[in-house]
Amino acid sequence: MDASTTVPVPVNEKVLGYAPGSSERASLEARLKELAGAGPIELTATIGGQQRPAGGASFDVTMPSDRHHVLGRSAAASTDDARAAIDAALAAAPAWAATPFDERAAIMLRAADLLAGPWRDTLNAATMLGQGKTIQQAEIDAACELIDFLRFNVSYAQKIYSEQPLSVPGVWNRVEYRPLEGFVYAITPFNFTAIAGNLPTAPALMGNVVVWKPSPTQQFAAEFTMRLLEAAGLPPGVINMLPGDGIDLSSVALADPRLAGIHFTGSTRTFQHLWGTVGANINAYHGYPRIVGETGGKDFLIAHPSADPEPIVTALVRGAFEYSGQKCSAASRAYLPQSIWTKIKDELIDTTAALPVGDVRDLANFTSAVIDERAFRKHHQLFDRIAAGTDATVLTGGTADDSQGWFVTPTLINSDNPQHEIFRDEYFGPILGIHVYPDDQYEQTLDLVDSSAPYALTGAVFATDRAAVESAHQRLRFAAGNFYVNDRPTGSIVGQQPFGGARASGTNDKAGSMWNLIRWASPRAIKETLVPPTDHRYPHMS
Ligand SMILES: NC(=O)c1ccc[n+]([C@@H]2O[C@H](COP(=O)([O-])OP(=O)(O)OC[C@H]3O[C@@H](n4cnc5c(N)ncnc54)[C@H](O)[C@@H]3O)[C@@H](O)[C@H]2O)c1
Ligand SMILES: N[C@@H](CCC=O)C(=O)O
Repeated sequence: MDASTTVPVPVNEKVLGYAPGSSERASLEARLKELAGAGPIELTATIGGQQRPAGGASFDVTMPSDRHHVLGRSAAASTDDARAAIDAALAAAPAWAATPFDERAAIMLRAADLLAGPWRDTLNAATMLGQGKTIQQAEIDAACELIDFLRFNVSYAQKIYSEQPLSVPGVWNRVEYRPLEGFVYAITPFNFTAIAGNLPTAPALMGNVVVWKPSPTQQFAAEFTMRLLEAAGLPPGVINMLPGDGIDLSSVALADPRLAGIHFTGSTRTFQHLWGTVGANINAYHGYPRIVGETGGKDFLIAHPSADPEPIVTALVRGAFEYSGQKCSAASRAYLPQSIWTKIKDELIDTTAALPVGDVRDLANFTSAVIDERAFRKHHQLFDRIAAGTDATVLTGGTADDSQGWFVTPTLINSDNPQHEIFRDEYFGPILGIHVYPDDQYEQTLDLVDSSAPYALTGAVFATDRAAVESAHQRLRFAAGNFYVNDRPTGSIVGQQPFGGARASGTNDKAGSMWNLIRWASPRAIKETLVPPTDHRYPHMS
C-alpha cells in the first residue's frame, strides 16, 4: 500500500527577474558562456542508468538564433536501443513499484530543490541556447514550471492515494493505486523543458517505469534534465532516455505487448498517428494502453466594445510574440470590434514592429528565432501565400531571414474573411491574425470564434461589461480548456490554472494535476472481511 504520510505543501517557485546588476543575471551569463563555449558535447542515450551513444543516424543540436553554432552531437535511437530501453525499464519495474511512495516522492522533491538551486542556471542556459528562449521564457519554463510540476505532483499523488472507499462494520475496504503493468512511453515536444521533464516524471512518481523520447531540438536541455534526475537519486532503468526522431523507437515500442501507456505532448498530427498505430495494434497488447496527449492550438482573444483598449495591446503582444509564438497557448487569432481597433491599431503595429528580436545571449531581446529550418520554411511559405492572395494584408512583419539564425519577424495579418487560413491553422510561430468586426456583432463573432478552428486549447475575452463576459463563458464553453478573462491566453501556472484542451487539442487530462496523475494508476479494490460467514442460507430461506 502507498504511504499516507504528509508531504510538503507546495508553493509556486518565484520567478527571478535577471535585471541588470542582479546576482542571478551574473551567474546565468557565466553559465551561458560556459555551455555555449563547451564545443559540441556528446548527447547520449540513457538506458538502465548507462549513458551510451545511440545506434541510429547522427544529428546536431544547434542554436536557433545562431544556426551554425553546434551545441551537441547525438544520434537517433535504433530498434536495438529501443529493445534495450524497454528491457531495462521492465527490469527496474518490480523494485520501483515496490518502492514506498515517500521514497519516490523524496527523489522528485530533491530534483525540484536541486533545480531551484545549483541546477537552475544550467537548465535555463541550456534551454536558452538549444531552444532559442529569452531568459524570461526559460525561467518560467525550465526553472519555475518544472520545479512546480515536481513539487505539486507529489502533493496531488498523495491526495489520490488518500482517496479511500467506505468501510462498514466487519469489512475493511481499501483501494491500492498500483502502477500500470508494463512501461509508459513518454514523447515530448521541443518547446517546453518543463513538459519534457514532467511527461516522464509524472508516471514515474506513480510507480511506473518509462521510456522517454525528447524532441531532437530539445535534446540539449533534455540531457541535463536526465542528469539532474540521476543526481536526485532516480534509480537506473526507471526513466530511460532515447534521442532522435522516434521512428525506429516507435516501430518497437508501439508494437510491444507491454506498452502500458503513452504520455505525449506535441502536434495533433503526430498524436493522431500514434493513436492510430495503437488502435491498429490493439490485439497485441496485454492491456489497453492509456493514451494521454496534449496537442495543438489556435488560441484566440476576443474583445467586446466595453473593453479597456490599453491592456489588449499588451495581451496581444505578449500572448502572440513571447517565445516567437511557439507556445501551444499562443494568441494566434484576435477578434476586435471596430471601435477598439480604431483606438489600438497604430500602437499595436508600432509596438510589434519595434520588438527587439535577436540572439538569446543578448538579454535585452524580447524574442528570438524560430526553432529550426522546417519552422522557418513553413513561415516563408505562408508569407508567399499571403502575398499571392487578395483577402489578407500584412500590417507589419511578414519577412524572414536565415543568414544568421531562423529569424521570422513578429507579424500582424489582417483579414475580413473569418474563414481565412490565418484563423484556422496552427503555424506555431510569431503570426497573429486579426479580424475586425462591427461593434453590434459581438454575439455572432463569439460563434465564429467557436467554429472557425478545430482546436480548443486556450482563449481569452476582454470586456468590462459583465453580461459580455457571461455570454463568452456560455458560447465559448467548449472552445477552450483554459479560458482567460481580461488576460492573455498564455502563461498558465501549475497549481493555479491546470492546463490542457479538448477537440483537436488533446485529451484534456490537465498536466500538473490529479487528473493527469490518475491516468498513471491502476486502482485495485480490496475487500477484507474480518470474520467470514459460516452459514450459506439467507433469511428468506427459513
Ligand atoms: N497542448 C499542450 O499542452 C502543448 C504543449 C506544448 C506543445 N504543444 C504542441 O506541440 C507542437 C509543437 O511541438 P513539436 O514541434 O515538438 O511537435 P511534434 O508533433 O513535431 O513532435 C512532438 C514529439 O513527437 C516526436 N515524434 C514525431 N513522430 C514520432 C513518431 N512516429 N514516434 C515517436 N515520436 C515521434 C517528435 O520527435 C517530438 O519528440 C505544437 O502543435 C504545439 O501546439 C502542445
Ligand atoms: N502552459 C503553457 C503552454 C505550454 C504549451 O506550449 C502556457 O500556458 O503558456
